[in-house]
Amino acid sequence: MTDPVTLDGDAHPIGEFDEKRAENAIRELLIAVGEDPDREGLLETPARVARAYREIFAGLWQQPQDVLTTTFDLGHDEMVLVKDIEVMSSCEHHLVPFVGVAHVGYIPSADGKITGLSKLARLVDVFARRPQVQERLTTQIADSLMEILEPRGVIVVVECEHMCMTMRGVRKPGAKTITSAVRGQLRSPATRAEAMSLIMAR
Ligand SMILES: Nc1nc2c(ncn2[C@@H]2O[C@H](COP(=O)(O)OP(=O)(O)OP(=O)(O)O)[C@@H](O)[C@H]2O)c(=O)[nH]1
Ligand SMILES: [Zn+2]
Repeated sequence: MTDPVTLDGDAHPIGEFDEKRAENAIRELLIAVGEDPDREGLLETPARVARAYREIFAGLWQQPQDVLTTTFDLGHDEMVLVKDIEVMSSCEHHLVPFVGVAHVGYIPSADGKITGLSKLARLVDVFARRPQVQERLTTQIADSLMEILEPRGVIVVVECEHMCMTMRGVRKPGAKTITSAVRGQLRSPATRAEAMSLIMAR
């Protein structure tokens, strides 16, 4: 199985998305929970859910370099930070959503290699649309930015609510998990503090 963290080629961890197989599995799941998959309201559900999973896990078929393409030289060598990027991901333990926001910042390379702002949000989606844990989502965003843009530093902060802690199990709605990954010059206390104050400012 290819580690989805690596940037060296194949992002497909197991194989192609198999819509028919997903459909059969959903039908089986409906039977397992005591439902009748042949009742009218559920007839189209397995196919619908399979299509939904194709979309929700589309990041498995994408590579970060597919979206972080536009690099241009603006001669800007100070921090660039995009805040409050919506995150919709799926907990790999329970396959239910975790949702919230990501804040992604970087200090461009000395030669001013930067990317379009929307590309940072696209990068978040590539990794969010996979079965995930929040820690890995955070480090994958940071490490792929470091590798592709070769910036002098990166900071990624992710704040999410996990439905596996809300709708089942411990049932603690409102609890937020905050993870961060800091690389390069953003590790220095002053720069990191500046980034964190921008992130925390509402
Ligand atoms: N570190 C981390 N843990 C997560 C994430 N998403 C879910 N979890 C946790 O994964 C753990 C799985 O624990 P298990 O004991 O194997 O499963 P469980 O019996 O369903 O656990 P409960 O949720 O406590 O009922 C739970 O504590 C979840 O809260 C994540 O993104 N990061
Ligand atoms: Zn979970």
